[in-house]
Amino acid sequence: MTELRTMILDRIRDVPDYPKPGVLFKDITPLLADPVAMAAVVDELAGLHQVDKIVGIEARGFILAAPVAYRAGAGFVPVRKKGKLPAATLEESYDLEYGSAVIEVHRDAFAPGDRVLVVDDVLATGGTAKATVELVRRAGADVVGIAVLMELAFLKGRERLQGERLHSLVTV
Ligand SMILES: O=P(O)(O)OC[C@H]1O[C@H](OP(=O)(O)OP(=O)(O)O)[C@H](O)[C@@H]1O
Ligand SMILES: Nc1ncnc2[nH]cnc12
Repeated sequence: MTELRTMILDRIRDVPDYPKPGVLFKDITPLLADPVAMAAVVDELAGLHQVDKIVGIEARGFILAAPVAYRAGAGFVPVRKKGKLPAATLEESYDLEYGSAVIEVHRDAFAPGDRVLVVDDVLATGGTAKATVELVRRAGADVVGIAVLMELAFLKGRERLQGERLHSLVTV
C-alpha cells in the first residue's frame, strides 16, 4: 500500500447507520484536520490533469476542490444544491446512496470548451458524479476527469461512469 493511501485510510472514520440505518458513513473530518495529510491529498489531486476549472460538489466536495483549484492554478466552479446559486442556472436531478437531490450550476460558469476536473470526497452509487458531469457538459465545458478521495467499490459507481476518466485515491 502506498504511503498516501495509508495516510488517507488511517484518517477516515466509519460511522455505522448514518444518516440512515444500514449506511456505513465515511467521515473525512479526521483527514481534514491533519494538515500534512490534506496537503498530500490536495497535491495529488492537483497533479492529475491540466485543466481550466475545477468543479466542486456541495458540500464536502468544496472542501477538497477549492484548495485543489488553487494548487492547480485553475478556477473553481461550485455545483450547488438547488436554490443556492443566485444567477441563471442549469439543473439535474439524481439519486444517491441515501436519498435524492437536485443540483445546479450557473449557466455562464464556463467558457466554451473549458477543460474541467470534477472533484468530490466520496464516490458511492455514482449518482452525484454522473449528474454533475451531465450538468457541466450541458454548460458547454469539456469534462476531462472525475477525481474522488474515496471510492466505495461495492456500490458500483464506476459502472455508471463508463467512458469517463475516474481517479480515486483509495478504493474500499
Ligand atoms: O455516489 P453517490 O451515491 O451519489 O454519493 C456520493 C455523494 O454523497 C455525498 O454528498 P451529500 O449529498 O451527502 O452531500 P454533503 O457533501 O453536503 O454531505 C458525497 O459528498 C458525494 O457528493
Ligand atoms: N457511505 C457514505 N459515506 C460518506 N459519504 C457518502 N456519500 C454517499 N454515500 C456515502
